[in-house]
Amino acid sequence: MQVEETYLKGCFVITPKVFGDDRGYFYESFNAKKFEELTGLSVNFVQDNLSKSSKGVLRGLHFQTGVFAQAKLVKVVKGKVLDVCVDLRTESETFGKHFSIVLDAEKHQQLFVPRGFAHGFHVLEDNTLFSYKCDNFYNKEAESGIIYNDEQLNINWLISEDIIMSEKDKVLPTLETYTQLK
Ligand SMILES: Cc1cn([C@H]2C[C@H](O)[C@@H](COP(=O)(O)OP(=O)(O)O[C@H]3O[C@@H](C)C(=O)[C@@H](O)[C@H]3O)O2)c(=O)[nH]c1=O
Repeated sequence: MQVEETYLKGCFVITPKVFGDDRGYFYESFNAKKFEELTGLSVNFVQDNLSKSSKGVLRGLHFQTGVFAQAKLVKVVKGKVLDVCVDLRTESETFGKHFSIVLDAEKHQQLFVPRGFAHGFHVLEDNTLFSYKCDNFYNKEAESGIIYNDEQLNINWLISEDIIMSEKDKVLPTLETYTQLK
């Protein structure tokens, strides 16, 4: 398992060691001890989520507020996405900056998104299965988000055709509006 910190402090790309043989492959998709050793973080994951999406689906940018904030360890089990996280930690030097990475079921890479970030992904292949661990439970009242195409964030989502979004995600505020309303 290899862990690399991105330019956003506390946000890591994790590449597992994959053992291939004539049956297929095996890898540890999460190991608390190694995760702690390599990131220096002690995270208590309490909820696992799995979503299936068609090509062109865009989910995000989401986060939960206050004490309901969630760190997420995300990966693709089948298919491919462009995964994006945005630093919303007001005290951070990289506030408003984002990191993006293509995650797929071939390389098996994972992204650790710390608390205080917004997260989203654009699905690049049909029938993509996206799996993630969270260190805090889902709380409907604490759900919040930023609109994916906020000009200030300037994210290249690798969009080449029509995207499919939830009605909820289409009306999310910009970062500026969100910050003013807070
Ligand atoms: C996220 C979530 C949703 N739900 C329910 C609420 C709703 O009826 C249904 C679908 O929810 P959503 O439309 O919010 O699902 P989705 O748009 O996939 O939301 C997810 O997006 C990605 C980008 C994230 O980072 C996640 O944390 C989460 O916010 O599932 C739960 O029961 N538990 C959960 O943890």
